[in-house]
Amino acid sequence: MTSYYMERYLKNKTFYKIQSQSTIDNPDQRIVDDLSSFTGTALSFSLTLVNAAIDLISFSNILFGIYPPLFGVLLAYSLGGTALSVFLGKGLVSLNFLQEKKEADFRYGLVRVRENAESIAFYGGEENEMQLLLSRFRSAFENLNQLLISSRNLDFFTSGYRYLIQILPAAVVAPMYFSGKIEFGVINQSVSAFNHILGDFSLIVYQFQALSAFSAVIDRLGEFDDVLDSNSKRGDQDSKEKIQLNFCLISSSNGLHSNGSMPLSKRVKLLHVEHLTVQTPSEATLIKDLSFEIFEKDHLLVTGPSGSGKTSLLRVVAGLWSFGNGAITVYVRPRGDLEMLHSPDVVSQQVTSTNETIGDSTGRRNSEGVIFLPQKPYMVLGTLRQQLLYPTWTKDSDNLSDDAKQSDSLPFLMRARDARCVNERSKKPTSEDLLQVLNDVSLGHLLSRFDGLDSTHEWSSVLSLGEQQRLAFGRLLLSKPTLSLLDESTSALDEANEARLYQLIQAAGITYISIGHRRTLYKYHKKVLRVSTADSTSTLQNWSFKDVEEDPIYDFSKQ
Ligand SMILES: Nc1ncnc2c1ncn2[C@@H]1O[C@H](COP(=O)(O)OP(=O)(O)OP(=O)(O)O)[C@@H](O)[C@H]1O
Repeated sequence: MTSYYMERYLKNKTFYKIQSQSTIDNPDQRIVDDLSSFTGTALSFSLTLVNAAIDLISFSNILFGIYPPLFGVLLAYSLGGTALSVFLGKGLVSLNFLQEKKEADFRYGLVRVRENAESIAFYGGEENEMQLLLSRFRSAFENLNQLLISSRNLDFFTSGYRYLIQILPAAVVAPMYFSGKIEFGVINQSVSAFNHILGDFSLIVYQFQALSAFSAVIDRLGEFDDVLDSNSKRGDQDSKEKIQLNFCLISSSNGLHSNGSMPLSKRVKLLHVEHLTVQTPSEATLIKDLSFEIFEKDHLLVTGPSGSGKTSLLRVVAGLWSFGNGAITVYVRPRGDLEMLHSPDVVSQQVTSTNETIGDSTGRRNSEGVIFLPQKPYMVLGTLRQQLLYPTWTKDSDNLSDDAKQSDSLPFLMRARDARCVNERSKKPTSEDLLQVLNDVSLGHLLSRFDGLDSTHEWSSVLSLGEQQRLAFGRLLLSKPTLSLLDESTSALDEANEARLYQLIQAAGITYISIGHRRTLYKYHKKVLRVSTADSTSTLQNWSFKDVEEDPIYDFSKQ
C-alpha cells in the first residue's frame, strides 16, 4: 500500500499540487502513520471478527440449550449497550482525526526548523520558533485532553456495562439448580457461555475507542485517496478550459531534399506558444495573449518586474500550472540525438511533429530533454555522484545491483523502481565524465574537500548557494537537454562564473530560456521577452518579444 500510495502521490505532480494549493494537510503522515495503523488495525479487527463468529457459534448452542430466554436478554442488553456507547463516543472520531492532524503539524514544524536551521539561526528566530512549536504542541495537547476526557467517560460506561450483568446468568439459573432441574456444574457453564456471548455481541462496545481511531484513519486516508484520484482524472476532464501543453517528437529523418541535403531556411523549432494567458490559482491574470516561437539556439531572456509572472510562465511550460488558456507545444527529440543534431549536415533539419503521446508530462519532460533549473537548486539526499546524476539517472549502478538483490525478498517494493530503471537511458556518465563536468563548472575542489564522488553529506548545508547553482549547471551539462529553463539560476554567481556557465551550455548545444534581472545576461541571449505587471482593467497585451539588439537595455548591457 505504501508503494501504491507513493506512486500516485508522485505521479502527475500531485505532490506539487497538494503542497502549492494546500489541498490536504500532512500527506507524508498519511503515507507513513495512517497506512501503518490502517493495515495493522484492519488485520487485528478481521481476526477479532473471525474469533467472535466462531465463539458465538460454539457458545450459543450451550446457552440456548440451558435457558433460551437468557439468550434473548443478552441480545437486547448488548444492542442497548452498543447504541449507548455509539451515542456517548460519537465525538471520539473527530477528536482522533484532529489528534492525528495536530501531531503531524507539530512534527512538521520541527522538521522545518531542521530544514531551515541556517536561516533561523541567522535571523536569531529561536524565540519565534519556540512559540510557534509550543502553540502547535499545545493545540495537540489540548485536543488530547479532550480525547482523554471522552475516553474516560466512555470507559466508565463500558466498565459498568461489563460488570452489571455478571449476576444475571447465576440469578436466572440458580433457582433451576435449587429446584433440582439442573446440576451445579451447569451454573458455571452458563456463566461462562454467557460471558463469551456477551463479549461477542459487545464487540463495538468493548472496541469502541480503537474503532473510533480506526474510523479517523479511514477518513484521513479516504480524503487523501480522493485527492489523488481527482488529480489523475482532472487532467483529462478539464482539458478544454486549461492551457494545452503538448509534447511533439522531432523527427530527424524528415525534411531532407531528395539529394539528402537540408533546406537551410528551415530551423529546428523547440517551443511554440500560442495565445497563452497565464493565471494564478486564484485566477488573477499575469500574462495576456502571449504568442512566440523559439527555434534552436534562439536563447530567450525573460525579464520584467518582480511578481509580473516570469516564473509562472516557466511553471506553465514545465507543466506545473495550467491555469489560464492557450497552447504550448514543446518539441523534443529522443535522448542521444543531440550530438547528431549538431553535426553541420543535420542542423537545418525540418521539424515535424508526430503529436505522439510520450508518457506523462514529467516523464516526457525529463526523459525527452526539457530541464528546469530553479533559483534555489534542489540537493537530493545522497552522494555527490547522485547530485550530478539527478534527475536524469535515478541511481548509481552499485545501488542498482544491491536493489536487485533485495528485490528477491521484497518484489512488491521494487515494482515502481524497476519500471523507472527500464526507462533509464543507457548512456550513463562514467566517473571520468562526472569529474570533467565538476572541473568545467569550477567545482573540482569539492572532490578533495569531501572525499570523492561517493561521499554523502547534507549538500544543501555544506555547499554555498553559488556552488549549488554551479552543481545544477553540471547536471545540465551531463543530461544535455534539448531545452533548458533557467529561473535566475546564476543569481548567486559572480559575473565571471556566470559567463563561464553560459558559454559552457552554449557550447554543449543546449537552447535555454532564462529569467533574470541582470543586464549582464543580455549578451548570452538572442531574444528578449519583456513582461510587465498585468493591469486587471485593461485587455491589452502586457509583453513584448523582440531580438535582443532591439531592446533598449541591450546597449547599456554592453557598456
Ligand atoms: N500558488 C500561488 N497562488 C496564488 N498566487 C501565486 C502563487 N504563486 C505565485 N503567485 C503570484 O503570482 C504572481 C507571479 O509570481 P511569479 O513567481 O511568477 O513572479 P516573478 O515574475 O517570477 O517574480 P520574481 O521576479 O520576484 O521571482 C505573484 O504576484 C505571486 O504572488
